[in-house]
Amino acid sequence: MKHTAGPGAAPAAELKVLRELARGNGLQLAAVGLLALVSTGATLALPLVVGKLLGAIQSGEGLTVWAAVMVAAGFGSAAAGALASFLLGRMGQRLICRLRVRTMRHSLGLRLADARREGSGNLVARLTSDAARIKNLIDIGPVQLPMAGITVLGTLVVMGLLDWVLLLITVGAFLAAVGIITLVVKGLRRKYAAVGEEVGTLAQSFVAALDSLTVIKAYRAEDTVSANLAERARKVAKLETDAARMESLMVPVINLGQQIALVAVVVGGGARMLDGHLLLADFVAFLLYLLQLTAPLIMAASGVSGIQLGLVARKRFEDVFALPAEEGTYSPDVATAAPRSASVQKRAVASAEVPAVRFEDVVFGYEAERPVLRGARFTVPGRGLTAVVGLSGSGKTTVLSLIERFMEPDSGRIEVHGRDLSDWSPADLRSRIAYVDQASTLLQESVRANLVLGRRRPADDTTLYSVLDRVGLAEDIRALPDGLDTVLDGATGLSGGQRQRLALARAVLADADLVLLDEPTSHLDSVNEQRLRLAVDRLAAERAVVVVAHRISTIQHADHVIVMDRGAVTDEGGHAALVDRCPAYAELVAGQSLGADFRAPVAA
Ligand SMILES: Nc1ncnc2c1ncn2[C@@H]1O[C@H](COP(=O)(O)OP(=O)(O)OP(=O)(O)O)[C@@H](O)[C@H]1O
Repeated sequence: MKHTAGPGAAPAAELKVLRELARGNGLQLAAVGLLALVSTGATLALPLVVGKLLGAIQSGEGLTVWAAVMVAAGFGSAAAGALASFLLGRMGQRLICRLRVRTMRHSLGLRLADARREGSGNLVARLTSDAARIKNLIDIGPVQLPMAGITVLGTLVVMGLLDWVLLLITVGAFLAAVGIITLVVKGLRRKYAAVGEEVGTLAQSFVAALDSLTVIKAYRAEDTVSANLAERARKVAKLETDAARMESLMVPVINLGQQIALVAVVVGGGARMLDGHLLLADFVAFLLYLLQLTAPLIMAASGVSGIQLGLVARKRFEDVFALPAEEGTYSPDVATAAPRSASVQKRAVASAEVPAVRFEDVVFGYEAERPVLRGARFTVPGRGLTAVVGLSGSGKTTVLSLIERFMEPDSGRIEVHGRDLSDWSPADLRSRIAYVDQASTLLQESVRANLVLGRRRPADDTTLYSVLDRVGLAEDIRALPDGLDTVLDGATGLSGGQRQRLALARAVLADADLVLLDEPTSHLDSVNEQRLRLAVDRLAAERAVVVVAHRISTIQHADHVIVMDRGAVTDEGGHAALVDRCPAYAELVAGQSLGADFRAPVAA
């Protein structure tokens, strides 16, 4: 597959629900099976006991024993069934919890392109509607359905023992019903698969709308967006209605089968009693069994359709698990995951002599046939500040993403610290890089958690505030209700400039060999910009810093400049030299300099 970082050690995609259920619960599952058997046996015995009771009444024998057996069978069946159902429900909840944890963990380890293609809402739907359907599978699959099957079979056997002719009449009457139900179940599977996909798409669209809520409100687009979402919801409803129409056939078809069987059995049974082939007590027992047959038949039919729903959900989980996780980002068990050695031990500092990054004729496109980088070639020195400049859409952010190995180039070669990119595992590579993305993304966690993200060694408050001070944010954070422990959620936010400074502070604290900054000063006033420039200078003195820059002040300040134009690198070198020899650069800089002397480098 294209644009991938090598496949990681993802566990098997296949989801064996029963095996998962039994994992660590073998004894409990056996107990559930036993209880269900007891419950089914007692249910099966009940009509026979009633028959015996009738016989005892007819012959004038004592009723006490059979009445006691009847009560014991009735209560025993109910109690055993309830206990089995509770134990199974508890195991099911534990399995769903494991499945949710695995899905979240696997989703976070996915390659960026796969995660985006799948969509956050669609992934979230796995934890909600799909998980509920798996629960269905657990409730029905291991016990309810087999027990319903055993009850039906057992009932038929006892009915056969009572009178095989009446049994043939009963089976004949039900055959047509079973045929219709088989067709319905097949159709339902297809409908449920379509419903699963559409619910995922609906969730995805809703999450995307909520992410864009500010813009939706600013442009008073609530109604338009709601109408689009409503359209999707109606599509889901239509598919669900189609499925419900098919499902609604099941119970009436079985009831009809039972009615036909009842009439046929009453007529046939009456004739056989007159012939002397059948006793009244056996006839009554047979009729009770016939009436009792409907419930397990309905349970089996609706169980099979519930299983179809669960199997569709299982396939949707398997589809996620089949997407390979990035190498080194996936530990199957969170609790036993070892810390990554690259992050824990102090590494050898990258050499100043070796280029931090080298691109050789790199070609890359997000989609086939639409290259975004067209043979990009440049070098980032091992130390100092390198600015990447170019018009909007020329591929600057894409270059940073390729260095981070979020995607793989289609052709060409990328080296980081002298090693081919494909020789780095994504986890090791990223432990050497600090990245501030264009949106200065922060997690909905505390300021502290945002600062120490990915850092394995602890950092005390003094260290954190000194880093915040370097980016001019210490006072702002002290002023927050809980200081470093203030959670940046919907209730407490930061301004655009504060977010940028916090994201930069995180990069400073990471103590990485290579720092990638995507327009870090776009939201800053001149005082904070100057402050940030000093912080970046301190970083660049000991490592390579690559900054995607639009501001002339940042560009003039850089030790090395890479000029990009429509996916290619036009030139690279020092600012002054480029102004003299690269017309595209001179034009770019002149356009931004607003009358300043753009030839002169800016003093620190
Ligand atoms: N996730 C994506 N999927 C498809 N195309 C993309 C994606 N991200 C960027 N592109 C395309 O790649 C090209 C380069 O985008 P990139 O973000 O690298 O440009 P840039 O130079 O950083 O632009 P800007 O200065 O506006 O941030 C653009 O034409 C853009 O449409």
